[in-house]
Amino acid sequence: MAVIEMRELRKDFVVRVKAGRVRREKRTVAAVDGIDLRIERGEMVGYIGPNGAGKSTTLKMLTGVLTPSSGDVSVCGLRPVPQRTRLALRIGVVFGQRSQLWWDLPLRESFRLLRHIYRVPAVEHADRLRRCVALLDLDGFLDTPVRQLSLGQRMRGELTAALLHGPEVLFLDEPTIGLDVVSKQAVRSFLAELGAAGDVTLVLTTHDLADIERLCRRLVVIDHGRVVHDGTIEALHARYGSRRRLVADLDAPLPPGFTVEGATLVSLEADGHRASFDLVADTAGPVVGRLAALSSLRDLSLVEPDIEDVVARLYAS
Ligand SMILES: Nc1ncnc2c1ncn2[C@@H]1O[C@H](COP(=O)(O)OP(=O)(O)OP(=O)(O)O)[C@@H](O)[C@H]1O
Repeated sequence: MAVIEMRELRKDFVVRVKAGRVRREKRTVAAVDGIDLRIERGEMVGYIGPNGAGKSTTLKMLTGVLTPSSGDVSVCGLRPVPQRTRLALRIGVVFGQRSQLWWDLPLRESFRLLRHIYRVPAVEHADRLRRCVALLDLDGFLDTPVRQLSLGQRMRGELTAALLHGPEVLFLDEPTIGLDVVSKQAVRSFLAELGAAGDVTLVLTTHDLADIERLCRRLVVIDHGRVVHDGTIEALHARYGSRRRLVADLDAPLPPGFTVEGATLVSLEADGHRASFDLVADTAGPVVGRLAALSSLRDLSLVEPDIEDVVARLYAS
């Protein structure tokens, strides 16, 4: 059985909107508009979409915070809202904007309290904590009150807090938002390691697509509450015809009207000395060969297609 299953899942919100100078009328917003998804044990899934697409609303229904308007949802074989307490023992949640740590207590004390709340055996707890401390480099601030931690330090603390009871599924809402480069790297490496071990299922929402590229084999894109793509990043590139780009710096300018099989010239700069091609073929070999025969090559670079561009096109379509 899938660890996470959504069938025709919907969430409508009734909002009041201005309709004239004083009059307000009710309108229904379909925040999640019929989502069908199955996520298997050990998958790492990026759940992305533009602002207001319905990502947080989905996560809230998966974690038992919001009741669906209709449809079915199950996580670890449980129904999130009616079985919320049992579910809490099986999942970990990190929502960037909300903390599960005690503001005035040192990080270490928050972890100790969580052990009691979740009734984790002392040895298990100590083992997991030791691993998190090592991988997330927590040593320097375990005794610092949470209110004094930097955002990056706190996020590393939040991740630890979410994992100490050994959850099967980890839900992360914008885990790297606002973090500096070093903390981002630490969080990503940690999650990658967690994913590689294969026993935790991870669902991640983010606006930082580097998170997804680094961590997720599967990418689910939603827009207006519906799934618009479900597959690998490669499948997304293939669907949108993304091309690798070859940039060549040449000793002599490229002759006018130059064409080559397997590539399309897209720009010519530096008085014809720098040529950029979109690679249509799988390999750059023949194109490079032609260029080398034409003029001596000073430099060459291959630029992989940018996922930001592809996703922007997907959102716009
Ligand atoms: N409590 C609420 N009451 C009314 N409307 C809501 C509520 N929560 C969300 N919405 C609306 O539902 C839609 C989906 O919102 P949601 O927060 O799930 O999007 P999101 O994809 O997480 O966006 P973001 O990337 O901006 O966080 C939006 O139109 C939002 O305004």
